[in-house]
Amino acid sequence: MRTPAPPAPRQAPAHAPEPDLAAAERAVADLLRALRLDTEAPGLVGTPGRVARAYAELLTPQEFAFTTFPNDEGYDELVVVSDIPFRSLCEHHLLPFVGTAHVGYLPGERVVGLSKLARAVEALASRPQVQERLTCQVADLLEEALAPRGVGVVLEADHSCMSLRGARAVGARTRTSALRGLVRSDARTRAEFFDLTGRTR
Ligand SMILES: Nc1nc2c(ncn2[C@@H]2O[C@H](COP(=O)(O)OP(=O)(O)OP(=O)(O)O)[C@@H](O)[C@H]2O)c(=O)[nH]1
Ligand SMILES: [Zn+2]
Repeated sequence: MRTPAPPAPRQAPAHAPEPDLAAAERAVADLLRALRLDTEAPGLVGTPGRVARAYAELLTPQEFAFTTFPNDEGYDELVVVSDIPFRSLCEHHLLPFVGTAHVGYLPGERVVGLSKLARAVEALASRPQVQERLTCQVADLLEEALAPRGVGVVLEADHSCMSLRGARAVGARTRTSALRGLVRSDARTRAEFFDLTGRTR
């Protein structure tokens, strides 16, 4: 059964307020001093400003239109974009986790511009995250904006908070998935999704 078409196009995700770079720079300088680093040393003079701008860039999602089109061809097989590179910051340590996303859906009344799947991952990754939530949020966005018959999202990432410090589990890879609709409930569609992502599950 076909689901009703949602309004389109749609802005995603919600716009965040501008970062206060001057305040962030002062705070980074305080942090460096608290860690007993010499903020007057020649190499560190510009560092608080750079760190502030770098975190602002990593934590500011780019707005975009999640442009959808009527599925005039009645295309009813999976659409999968795999190996979308992404970077995010783990909300516990604000250290990067970096990996690839595989995003697919089974169209209903509408299809989406392919680049929007990559933009959705990028935008939702540009906030403090845990991998599980990021995976679910990408699936939620597709469900909400497209009303598809199924959605599949797989993320694979290396968490630097686990590899560069702490457990120092270098090379450990975390895989998460969010499956919805027929991609979850229909064995053939589910197997085909994992086949198209190059993963077995
Ligand atoms: N589930 C989940 N955990 C994450 C993610 N990113 C980081 N973490 C974990 O968050 C946890 C925070 O644990 P805490 O014990 O509060 O922090 P910690 O003392 O720095 O822990 P260690 O990393 O074990 O040294 C760690 O186990 C991290 O590996 C994520 O995306 N998902
Ligand atoms: Zn972490």
